[in-house]
Amino acid sequence: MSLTVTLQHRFAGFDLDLAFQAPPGVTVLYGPSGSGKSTVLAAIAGLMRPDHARIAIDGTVLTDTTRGLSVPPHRRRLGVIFQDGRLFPHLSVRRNLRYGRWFAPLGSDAASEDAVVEMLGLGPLLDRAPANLSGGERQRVAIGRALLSSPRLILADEPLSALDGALKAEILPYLERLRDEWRVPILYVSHQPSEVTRLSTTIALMRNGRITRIGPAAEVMADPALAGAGRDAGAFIEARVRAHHPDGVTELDAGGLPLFLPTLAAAPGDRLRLRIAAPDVMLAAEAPGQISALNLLPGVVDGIRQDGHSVLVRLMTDAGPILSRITERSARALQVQPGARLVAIVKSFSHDAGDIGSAHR
Ligand SMILES: Nc1ncnc2c1ncn2[C@@H]1O[C@H](COP(=O)(O)OP(=O)(O)OP(=O)(O)O)[C@@H](O)[C@H]1O
Repeated sequence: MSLTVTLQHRFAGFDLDLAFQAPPGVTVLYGPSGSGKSTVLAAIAGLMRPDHARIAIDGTVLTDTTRGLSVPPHRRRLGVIFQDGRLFPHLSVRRNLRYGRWFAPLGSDAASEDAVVEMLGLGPLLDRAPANLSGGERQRVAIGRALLSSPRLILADEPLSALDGALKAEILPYLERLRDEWRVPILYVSHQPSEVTRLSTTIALMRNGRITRIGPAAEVMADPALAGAGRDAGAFIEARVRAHHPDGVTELDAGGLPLFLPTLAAAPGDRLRLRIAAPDVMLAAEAPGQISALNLLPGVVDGIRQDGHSVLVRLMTDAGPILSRITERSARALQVQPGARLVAIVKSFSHDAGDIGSAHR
């Protein structure tokens, strides 16, 4: 299932003009405040009338302004998840979930209520009122309601931004299961690098009403030209858990390279995504003999961006591309240039629960 969007719209002082195709999986719309992300979602949901647009999911056209066609929002079969859950306050959790069901076409292969309740752990909450739920529980109900409407596509507008770190970590695995087990395509608005790392299959970068780049998540995140400031710059790699050692270290395999992290709650064989913030990566001309950092990744420089006196270097390793931020002085001393062979020393992987997630299956 894939979504095709061509969209042009002009607000006073703001001009949106873009076209993209979202393949299966999670497509994250990533960009600064005011770049137009919510407007794209509103147009797809049918909540605004764009000046010119064609929006289709596979063969089903939802909007085509050249033909004056606009399917009403409640007949588009889209599941929408907002920041604040937006549950009906007067309905129990069970009735909020069943409300989603109303919009599933008769005879469709809608997800069964039992399966959704089970996946999202909603059993003990079914008779509660939304006012008596935590923020994380409310978001789980909102995800369940969206799923039960048998959506062709889920639109999620910063669904975790109102939650604190612990609640975010509670919801992220459910979104991963949605992506991996239910295989509903998801268009997801976010500006959190850790969320993007965890969830994205494809990233579409937005700026000033345009999509400036769209591509596979690992490629887009590791592009020095696009990286954000400070710890927002960072690539991710995928690795498989090899073993847990008795001295508190988990060994992973990333494209044949061994990595060692403080013990992770994952089983041998599990595939994980690890985000590596660019400031946590040092570069050396050759592998140092004795060093406390356990993770050395040799590679070849294939991208450089200079920002003032700091330099962002992309190193292609067997584990995939990673980014390192070093000083201009170090870059000169190491003669960093495209084609140079260097070794990345990863001081730490982000241990935030938010930064280590399961890889796509
Ligand atoms: N109904 C409207 N009338 C006029 N201007 C609007 C309207 N809706 C949005 N805009 C403008 O369009 C631009 C894009 O807004 P939009 O909400 O899509 O951005 P965003 O990327 O989702 O931002 P944020 O991350 O802050 O939610 C902004 O400049 C906004 O002021």
